[in-house]
Amino acid sequence: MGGALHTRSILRGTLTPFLYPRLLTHNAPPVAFLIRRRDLSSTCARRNSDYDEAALSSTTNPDHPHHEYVAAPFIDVRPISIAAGAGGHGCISFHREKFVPNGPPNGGSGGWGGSIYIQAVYGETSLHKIGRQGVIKAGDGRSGQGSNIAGRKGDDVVIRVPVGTVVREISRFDPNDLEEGEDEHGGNDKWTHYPQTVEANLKDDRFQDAKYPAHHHKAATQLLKHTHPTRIYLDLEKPTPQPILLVPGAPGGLGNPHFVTPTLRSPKFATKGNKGAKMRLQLELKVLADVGLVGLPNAGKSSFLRAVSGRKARVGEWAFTTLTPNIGTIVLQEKDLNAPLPAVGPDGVQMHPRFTIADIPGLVADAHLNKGLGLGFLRHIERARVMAFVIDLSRPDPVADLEALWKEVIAYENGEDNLEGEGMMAEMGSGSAEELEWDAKLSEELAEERRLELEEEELEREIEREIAELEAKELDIEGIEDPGRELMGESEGKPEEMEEFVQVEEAKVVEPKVKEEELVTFTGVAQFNKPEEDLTVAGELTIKREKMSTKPWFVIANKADLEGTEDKYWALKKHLQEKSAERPDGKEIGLIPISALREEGVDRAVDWMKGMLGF
Ligand SMILES: Nc1nc2c(ncn2[C@@H]2O[C@H](COP(=O)(O)OP(=O)(O)OP(=O)(O)O)[C@@H](O)[C@H]2O)c(=O)[nH]1
Ligand SMILES: [Mg+2]
Repeated sequence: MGGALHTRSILRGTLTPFLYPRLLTHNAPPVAFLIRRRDLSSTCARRNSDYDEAALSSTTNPDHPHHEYVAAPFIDVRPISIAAGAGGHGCISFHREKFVPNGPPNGGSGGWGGSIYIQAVYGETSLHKIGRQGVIKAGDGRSGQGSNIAGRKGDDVVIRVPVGTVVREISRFDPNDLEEGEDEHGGNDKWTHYPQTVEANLKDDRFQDAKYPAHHHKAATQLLKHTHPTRIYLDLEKPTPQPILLVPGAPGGLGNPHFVTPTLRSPKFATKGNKGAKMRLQLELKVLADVGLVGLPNAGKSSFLRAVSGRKARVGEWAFTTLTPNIGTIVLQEKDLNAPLPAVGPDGVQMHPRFTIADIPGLVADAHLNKGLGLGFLRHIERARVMAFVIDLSRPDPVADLEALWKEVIAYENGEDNLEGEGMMAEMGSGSAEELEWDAKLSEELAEERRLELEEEELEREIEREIAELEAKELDIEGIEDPGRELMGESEGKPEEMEEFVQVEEAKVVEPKVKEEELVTFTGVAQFNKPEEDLTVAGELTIKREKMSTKPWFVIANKADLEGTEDKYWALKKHLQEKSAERPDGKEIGLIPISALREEGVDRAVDWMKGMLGF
């Protein structure tokens, strides 16, 4: 016989002070779970459990709070910046062979920059890995080469996030969407010239008449607008079989053969590759659970989850044992269901209906004033279909505890979850200290990246200058139609403008606490290296909010095994009956006494959940 079952049957023998017998007496007020007429010994989840007595005892030792479970840091809100790869430049080169002085142009086109995708997968459990990468940038395309060799495409990036992640776009900056006039010549900064020909080219009508291939260079911008015409809002509730495109890589420049005309057989110019679009996103991991456990620290939420699911949630005698949410899964068996099990799934596996329970860190009174761990974790309950309040009957006043918890839930619902009154935006990260710090880091990183780029460009230019000088000494460049040397990439020109991320400066909730949604407006500045070119950007963001106070809820009264808890149970019962009477439908609020420690009554709590979820 399995250890768990054995322990269980022994525990069943030692009845708790009031848990079973008194509930059946005549003068007791009607008790919620009796209405359900369940076989008290039925169990729907424990049989799957790989309950381990040794693990429990080792983790209840306060001297070793972190003995068994060293969890990965759980990060559930994460602002990130993503940047698509830049396109490589078109190459200016000419075919060269002995005795063929005027070879045709053969400069290859630059490769496309890499794109950034997102994919929700099972297996990932937190967003912390994404944060480690800081700014996520796809690879740049390589410049084209002579002999019509196209530049290599930049590497794509797929950001893998856990199922349950919500992706919100905060801002986007597409450098290729800001410019005008590119349908014509497009401005000289879009072109790259053969060494020492820039002056000649600028005077040459054939260069000035050359049409900038806007359809090609705008392709990524159009794709982005087509894919995400409005601000991205992805609710990745299910795994995504295919990665979803966030920003496409920028097009590469076209090589000089593209600009051959009847009057210009040897164009000494090509187009530059485009810069990649950038985007600022907010990733938020909402744990998807059907039932959320809400309780004060030490109420026994984790113990309950342990008792009903195989999940080895950490249990401790100290407050805030649970620092990150735990999710337990209850797999329902045929005998737990009124209906037969659904047919065998497409993969030939029998799908058992199941539901999940989220155990979150404890809430304390005034959590909305930043006490305890704050209210942030309630976002995991926000999506739960049912709220189960876990109340510790051994505390002096369980009724007051329940009311304190409700007060916090309402405070969260009203967006009062921080002292500064920043409400929702603080949660989104904008404007918070962490965000500002992050912004500073981002600017630093971008500046450093840019510095390295400039250094590299300067080096390239130096090499080109040296080569050109050498050539000029030997040959009269002016007179030679085909210098016969393959050069790639840009060779002339001033350092390019440095564009920076759009910084959100101000964001405020316009329609606070409206039923389902909140409208947030924001303004920010897209900074360039010339302050006069800074752009002010503004936009709107709709945030969906679910009302928590309208969710179905019930109460689990824990630690009923302890002496002196019975009176408090009845006081709670009475309180809930009064509350039920105030309801429009008068429906009774469930109250289930349990002992999570002894695993008594826990199956009825699960049964109650099942009923509320409609199984
Ligand atoms: N006597 C008794 N003790 C219990 C019972 N359930 C839990 N405990 C004890 O209460 C303490 C807290 O239990 P946890 O399950 O860690 O409580 P929690 O609500 O998850 O606490 P936080 O994670 O800190 O919010 C532990 O020492 C448990 O052994 C119970 O039914 N009876
Ligand atoms: Mg806990």
